Amino acid sequence: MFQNYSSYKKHFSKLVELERKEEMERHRSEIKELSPREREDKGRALLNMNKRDEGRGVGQKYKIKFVKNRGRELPDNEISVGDLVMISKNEPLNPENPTGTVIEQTNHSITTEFTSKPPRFVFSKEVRIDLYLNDITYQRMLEALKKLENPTDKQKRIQEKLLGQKKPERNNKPKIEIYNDKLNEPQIEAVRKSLAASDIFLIHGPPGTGKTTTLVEAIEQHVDRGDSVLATADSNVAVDNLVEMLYKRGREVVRIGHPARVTNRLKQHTLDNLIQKTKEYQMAEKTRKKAFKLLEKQDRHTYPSGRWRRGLNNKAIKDLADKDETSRGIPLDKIKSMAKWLELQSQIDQLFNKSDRLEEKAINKVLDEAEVVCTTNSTAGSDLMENQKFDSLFIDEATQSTEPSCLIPITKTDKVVMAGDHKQLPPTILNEKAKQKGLKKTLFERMINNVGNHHKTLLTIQYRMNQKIMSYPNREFYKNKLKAAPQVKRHSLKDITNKTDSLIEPRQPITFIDTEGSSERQPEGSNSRQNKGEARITRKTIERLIDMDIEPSEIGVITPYDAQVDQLRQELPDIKGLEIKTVDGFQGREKEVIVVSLVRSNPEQEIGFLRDLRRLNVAITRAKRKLILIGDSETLRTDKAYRNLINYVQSQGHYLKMNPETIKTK
Ligand SMILES: Nc1ncnc2c1ncn2[C@@H]1O[C@H](COP(=O)(O)OP(=O)(O)OP(=O)(O)O)[C@@H](O)[C@H]1O
Repeated sequence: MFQNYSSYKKHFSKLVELERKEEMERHRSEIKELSPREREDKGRALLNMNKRDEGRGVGQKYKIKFVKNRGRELPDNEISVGDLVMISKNEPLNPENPTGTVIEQTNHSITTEFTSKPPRFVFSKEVRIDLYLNDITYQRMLEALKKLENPTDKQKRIQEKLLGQKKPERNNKPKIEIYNDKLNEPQIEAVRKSLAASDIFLIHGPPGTGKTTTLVEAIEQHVDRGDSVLATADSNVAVDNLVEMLYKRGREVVRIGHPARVTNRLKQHTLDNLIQKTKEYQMAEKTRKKAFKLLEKQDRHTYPSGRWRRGLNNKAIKDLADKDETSRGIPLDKIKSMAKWLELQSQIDQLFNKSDRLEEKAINKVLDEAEVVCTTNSTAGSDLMENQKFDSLFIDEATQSTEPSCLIPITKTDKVVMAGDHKQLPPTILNEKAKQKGLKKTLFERMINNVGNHHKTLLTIQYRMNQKIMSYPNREFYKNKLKAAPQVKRHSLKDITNKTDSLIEPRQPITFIDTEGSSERQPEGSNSRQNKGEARITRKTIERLIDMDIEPSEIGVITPYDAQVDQLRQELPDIKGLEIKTVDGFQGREKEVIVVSLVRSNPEQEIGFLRDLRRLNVAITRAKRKLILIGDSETLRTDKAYRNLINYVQSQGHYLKMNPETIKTK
């Protein structure tokens, strides 16, 4: 593993830097490829921005506030505080363009800080601001790596476990009363073991086994034994899901994060919303208003610029005004006016300081009263959370977060419970080298083989798939340990439609349509693949499903390749509610029917990144009642896992051949 923390830190810092550079590069190439308007529509550029204000910020850095013409609202965008942006005029790819960090953002303005004075054009009209890098998360990962270098006693304990220097520790399993009476045996076992664990616990939850349900029970039990609890995930969607489940269980939850990134329904739980109800915050607002009034008043007095103060310091100005005297030829009324300006300034400073303190109090009050604080891993590293510490941390979808991302919340605690499934897709890593050197291997995956049985539980009962859909992934990925819950074991399309169809065979949970005479192609300038014949067969299949009265919103079309997503969307343009996505886009979701277009079909029998079987696992475990696979068995059979899959459908399911040239679609 790692010799010491210093080598651990060096290893991961390097990988984070590689990934950071790659993201920057990708932004550059997107700027090259998209028109300015297209990039603005994607939320990664702001066009026609004008300087509104300028000044100096912390450390005398240059600060510029930009707004749209006539103060129009900024369009929706992905740019946020902490990100690196590039400012340009007509030449967005000029290497000389200055970059700055966003330090403030409102609906109407964006304020950026530059370490050196930016070129003149930045101060002119109609400049363009491009997101250059979502930098803040990388910075927080690097900070977390640094923090653990000088750990507190508590952090030291978890650090040793991360390095594999010491085995995880535990107490006896407590006797507890489980709140959610639906929980099954392995879920209850996971909750009890998680309570006994002192530092690390892993909940391994294959598809549909109730990872989040179990994690929520574990959170509730930790809260009720008096722990302060932080719950995180990498994505906002996953955090929102936790917030919703905890709220439904009657828990006091605070969701920290930019309200724009939180689902509308859950905005009431955001910190921004909750602090507004506190007395302290209302007083802070009043105090701020007073300060703004004084700022207006101050405008009517003379600012003590060099021209008027003529070398006098603030105290000298005030002393002269008190004595009704002047000096250095400054008119007396100017002396008095400057003194007034200075007096107001000190009152204004005091008021702003007071409102800041009050706001901080309001925040601490809300956080202290919360039973569970929920944020993304990245936001756990925000300034707001700087001084917050928690007895235990729960990370959902932990196999979707890189190790440095998990470290951000880990620095705030000495116990972490993670839920995930390393047999499904890992986080997306952009940089090939970072991927190969280990950024793709999650902390969960690294730990699961190194901790003993007391520190992990496999959830074995799944509530999604008909057992025939479950059977293949069960054998291939989960050592046959999964069982289908009785309520789903035999469910099929037959239960939701009275119609029959020879292509769909509603009684059969799994179908393989073997394509004949369709082949893949690689679109020009792309690494992706598409297969027109499979798209036609998919269309035919969907038409038949709809004829059987299956709601399009209950059908998902999945394919591993982006280019095939485009092809399928062209083929099936106007079916409302039908979702067509890549495998990666469907992780964590489910539908009654899933149609998978496997795409690869070539004389070389090359299957490319289909070989990552975690992708296959995710694709085939999204279906509840019916899984329809479309592929070229000749190409796919070269790989053992696909060969087993096809053999399985041939012997246990519904297998047929189809030539896309000969089929008719509507
Ligand atoms: N013990 C149980 N009894 C009945 N239903 C359950 C049980 N546990 C979980 N479920 C149901 O199973 C479904 C999946 O649960 P949950 O979202 O917690 O799973 P997950 O493992 O996080 O899902 P995914 O595999 O999609 O990530 C939900 O509809 C949930 O209500």
